[in-house]
Formats: sequence, structure tokens, C-alpha cells
Amino acid sequence: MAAHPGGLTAAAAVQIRDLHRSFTDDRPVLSGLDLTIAPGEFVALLGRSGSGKSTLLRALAGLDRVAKDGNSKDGDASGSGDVTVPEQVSVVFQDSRLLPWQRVLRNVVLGLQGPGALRRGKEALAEVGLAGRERAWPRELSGGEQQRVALARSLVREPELLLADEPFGALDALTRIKMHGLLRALHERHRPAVLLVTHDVDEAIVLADRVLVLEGGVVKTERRIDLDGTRDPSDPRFAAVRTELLAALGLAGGAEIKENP
Ligand SMILES: Nc1ncnc2c1ncn2[C@@H]1O[C@H](COP(=O)(O)OP(=O)(O)OP(=O)(O)O)[C@@H](O)[C@H]1O
Repeated sequence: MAAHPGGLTAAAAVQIRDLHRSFTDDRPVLSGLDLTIAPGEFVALLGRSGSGKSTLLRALAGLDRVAKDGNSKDGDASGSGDVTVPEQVSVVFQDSRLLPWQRVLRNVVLGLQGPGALRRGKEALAEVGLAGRERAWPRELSGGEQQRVALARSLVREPELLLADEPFGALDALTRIKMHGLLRALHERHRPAVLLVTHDVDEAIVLADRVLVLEGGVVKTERRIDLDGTRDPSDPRFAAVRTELLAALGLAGGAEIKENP
């Protein structure tokens, strides 16, 4: 797979064509995946455990060496395809990955150049509700606050693409709901294209413009979310979309989620 930062048309923030990735010869994880994400579009990616969600995200983030090197092999691992992403890509993971020996503001501006870096870092912290906590150490923050710092760190770079791999997966239900509100507000304000990997069907419906279900190495199901103003999980229209997506995941009738064979 060749990753081409930049060089995108105005019509797409992400373009993936015929992406293949396998770690062993017997079972490909991604097998001819195509995906386009429009600038500013919020896409959520669902799929059973082991379906390749993180593999796809890592390929987009340039974190996958085999995938990055074009048509390449490394032992049993191989990758091919064409992936185009914007210049500015930020990634948020389930754990905040803050440096424990750096204060919060330093974590946010790490690697940023220029005289305005600290000011921009402070503004980003204020945006995520952490004004005044610039000099705190990461260990002094709750899990939710640490994820707020991680969001500030990614947004201060003004990404055209934000990749998020289960960013709220480790948080309690109430904190998670608050983080949904925050992420929606940040998306409204900054309008990056977003690819959010999640196991939480409601989270996908609350946040995304479009929800994809990955199965058999390709995007098997695609659902545009057109519930504007009524993204209330108790709304019958919301419930109908939930049922549809659960069925696409093989979870209709409350069945247990199945691992890939
Ligand atoms: N570095 C690796 N080496 C070998 N196998 C790998 C590697 N990374 C991923 N895999 C395999 O690829 C498959 C897809 O993994 P991936 O992490 O992308 O799935 P996922 O959909 O994100 O799963 P989950 O929802 O459980 O996080 C799994 O079978 C996994 O074991």
C-alpha cells in the first residue's frame, strides 16, 4: 500500500482503493477495502473484534510499516493498495498516551514550533474545559480529563483528519456521554474529517454522519445517520438505526458478539 500525504482533491479527505493487509498467509485482515471520507465528514467504524478496525486506522495513520511501503512483504505479512490522506493527521487512542514527566500544557504543545505554540496550547486546553490546569501533572487528572488533554493535543495541530481508536472505551458511562458532547462541539468548530473506531453502537449513532461496518476485510454495511436534532437514544428513529446496525454486526436478538474465526 502506498500512503500519499497531501495530493487530495477538495472532494475527499481520505481515499482508500483496494487495500489489502494480512499478517499471516492464511487469513487476510483487509481484502480489497475501498473508502472515501469527505472533508469535515464524521465517520464511525464498527466491526466485530478482530475485524481489522485498528489495522485500517493504523494504515491511515502511517503507523503500519508494511502497509506504508507499498506492495510489500515482511515474513508472512503483506500489504498493498492505495491510501491518500491529508498532510495534517492526528490520532487519539483509548489511553491518553501523555508523557508522565511533562506537565499538561507541555504535553499539549509537544513538538509544536513557533512563538504562538504555548498560547495555542492554552486555548486548546480551555476549549476542552481544562483552563487553569496547564501546570498539572497527568497523574493528577482523572481518566476523562486525560482524554480531554489528548483531544487538545490533537486539535492544537489543526488536523484535517482526526483518527480516534476507541478514545472513550476506558471511561465510565457518564464521562463518556460528556465526552460525546465535547467531541461533537469540537468537530462543529474545527471540522476535521474524523474516523472513529468504536464498539459502542450508540456512540457511533450519536456522533457520526455515516456509520460503516467492517466485515470480511471490506466495508460490508454503510448507514448515513440523518437524525439531525434528534440524536436521542430513546427516540424510536434512533432505536431503529441501532437495531439495523446491531443486525449488521450479527447481534440481532441480543446474540453474543462473535469473534472472527
Ligand atoms: N501486528 C500484528 N501481528 C499479527 N497479527 C496482527 C497484528 N495486528 C493485528 N493483527 C491481527 O489482525 C486482526 C485484526 O486486528 P485489529 O486489531 O485490526 O482488529 P479490531 O477490529 O481493531 O479488533 P478489536 O475490536 O478487538 O480491537 C486480528 O486477528 C489480529 O490478531
